[in-house]
Amino acid sequence: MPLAEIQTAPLKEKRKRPLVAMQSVSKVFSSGTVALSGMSLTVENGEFISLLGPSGCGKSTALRIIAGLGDITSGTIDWPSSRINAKGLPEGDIGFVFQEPTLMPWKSVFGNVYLPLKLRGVSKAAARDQIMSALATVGLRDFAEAYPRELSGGMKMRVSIARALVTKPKLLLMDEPFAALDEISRQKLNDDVLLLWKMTGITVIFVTHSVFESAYLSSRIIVMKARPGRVHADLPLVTNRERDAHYRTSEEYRRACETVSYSLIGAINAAKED
Ligand SMILES: Nc1ncnc2c1ncn2[C@@H]1O[C@H](COP(=O)(O)OP(=O)(O)OP(=O)(O)O)[C@@H](O)[C@H]1O
Repeated sequence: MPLAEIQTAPLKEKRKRPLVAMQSVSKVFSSGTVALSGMSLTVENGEFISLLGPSGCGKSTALRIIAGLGDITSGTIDWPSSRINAKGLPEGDIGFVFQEPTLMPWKSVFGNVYLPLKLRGVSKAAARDQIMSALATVGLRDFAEAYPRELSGGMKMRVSIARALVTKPKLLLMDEPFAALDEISRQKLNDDVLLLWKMTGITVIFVTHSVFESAYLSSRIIVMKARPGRVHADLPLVTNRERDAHYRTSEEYRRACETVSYSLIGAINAAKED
């Protein structure tokens, strides 16, 4: 059954103006590599979107472009529901979580999470409540004074997420954040990110290679095709069921994984035929 047929919640009714709209975006690197061509994607406020696709299809490039970390060669990116700052980005900030936690080893957890506020000139004293609140959101309130070397891989990634959240962004971009973690830590962090999404109403765009991860987390999955990168399929996945351990073993989840998996195979085959 297509994912569209198992939609149940009227999520779209809540949404008015999109958060971000990419129209026919292309990105050609100076090396000549065409990373994206004619990529269009509209993201509504409050969505949890996964970008899924084979290696090299332009997922990270698309994410970095949305974050304002790279120019586009052609096309447009608009933020219809936001005021735009001098950098052409929406006010209210964007949080970015990379595949590696990228923590400063010489700084405590508190010091690492403080960094984005420090860069904005906020004093440590004034930032304290915001930092502790971000740490509480990822379950690390009691580890503020610890150093990265004392933390597990999953905990380091939580610090990285807290650092991305400390400025209270309306958009959280995550680039394969859990790919390097063991399966148990990954599942736990999946649940934590889902809880965070529900609690805060933040919009999330999540890059992953994993069909299973995308089908578990997302309200919509964008399957991308390579050479050049663009949208191959747009799969809404809305369910009234709690995404939890029971969901992972449910028939609904199995069907979702199957549909996404077929779509991914289609994207890979389509790229071969181009
Ligand atoms: N800075 C760069 N300069 C030149 N080419 C680049 C650069 N960054 C990425 N590319 C190329 O652009 C294409 C898309 O890369 P990108 O990293 O966005 O893909 P991806 O889908 O995120 O891949 P992966 O899943 O392996 O991380 C690839 O061919 C890559 O080699």
